[in-house]
Amino acid sequence: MYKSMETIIKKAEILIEALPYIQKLTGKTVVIKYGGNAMINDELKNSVMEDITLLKYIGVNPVVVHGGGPDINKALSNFNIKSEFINGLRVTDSATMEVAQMVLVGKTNKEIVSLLNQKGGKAIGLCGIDGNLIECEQYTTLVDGKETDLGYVGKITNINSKVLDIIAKDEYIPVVAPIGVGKDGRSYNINADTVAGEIAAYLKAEKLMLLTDVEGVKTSKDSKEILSALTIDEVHNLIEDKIIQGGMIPKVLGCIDALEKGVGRTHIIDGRIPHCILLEIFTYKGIGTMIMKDKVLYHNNEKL
Ligand SMILES: Nc1ncnc2c1ncn2[C@@H]1O[C@H](COP(=O)(O)OP(=O)(O)O)[C@@H](O)[C@H]1O
Ligand SMILES: CC(=O)N[C@@H](CCC(=O)OP(=O)(O)O)C(=O)O
Repeated sequence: MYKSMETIIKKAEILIEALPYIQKLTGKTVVIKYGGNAMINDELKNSVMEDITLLKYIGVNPVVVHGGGPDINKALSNFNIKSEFINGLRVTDSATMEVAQMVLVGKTNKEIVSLLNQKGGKAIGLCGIDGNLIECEQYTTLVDGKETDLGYVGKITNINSKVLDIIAKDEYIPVVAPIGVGKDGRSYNINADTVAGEIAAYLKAEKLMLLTDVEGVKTSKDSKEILSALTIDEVHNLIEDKIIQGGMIPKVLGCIDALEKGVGRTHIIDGRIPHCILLEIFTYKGIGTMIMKDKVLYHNNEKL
């Protein structure tokens, strides 16, 4: 009897702590990027899908953007195609593009849609070609001081977000694969963090959450110390000092892009923690790294 009272009180405490956050997010859009490295096993995948479905039930509008890098690597190796990355972005020739689209749109997207539907959600899978959702041109970057393209890697020029907005505000959960479409109708491969940041910006989302396979941004790639709050300037310094590297670069840049275009809060969280989405949103301290425009609110313990 005493034990069950204790459990009830604990649950009530959790609910009371969560209430202001539930109120703040009702009717608002939250963009959740589910990274390939966080899709570790069925149990964790199920817990992510449960969190997303629960958000929908309580009146939040989740929009899911997924990755699938490890699945693409596996498929490429089956075709004897080597994977090569520059600054966290996959060098994408036409054969690689074909495999990436096949995996992201045909496999990963449909798996997530089906899992959400099993949890009671009504998910709709899309990629950037559908309704010209993600328009792009060829991406170029400086390599050894020379402007270089990475093949069919796209730079987003526009998001036709109307379709997402309509779906997300209705009873459905949009699930987006990170493939863009060029003016010539060709497909382009785009990093999923970048897509999530831009979609959050175009939808004027309240929150952007990037789920990955580390606890957050750390003081070095191999350290255990997480930086729980970072400003835009601090992130730029960490990139310059090579503390933020590889796959973490498009994540933090996606967050900065979203913040600069009006998204309220951005978070990089550990997708290996069961119910990481609910833990971040509905607890006072949250988890992972929050990137924000300035630190004032955080120091006032004002997570909202
Ligand atoms: N400062 C840093 N803090 C944490 N992780 C970092 C840092 N710098 C680089 N990384 C790397 O970034 C990786 C996350 O990016 P990535 O592998 O592309 O994940 P995802 O598949 O979830 O998009 C981490 O596993 C880690 O190896
Ligand atoms: C250009 C580029 O790098 N595209 C990524 C798209 C998938 C992705 O971003 O997946 P994760 O989030 O799991 O890393 C790729 O080909 O791997």
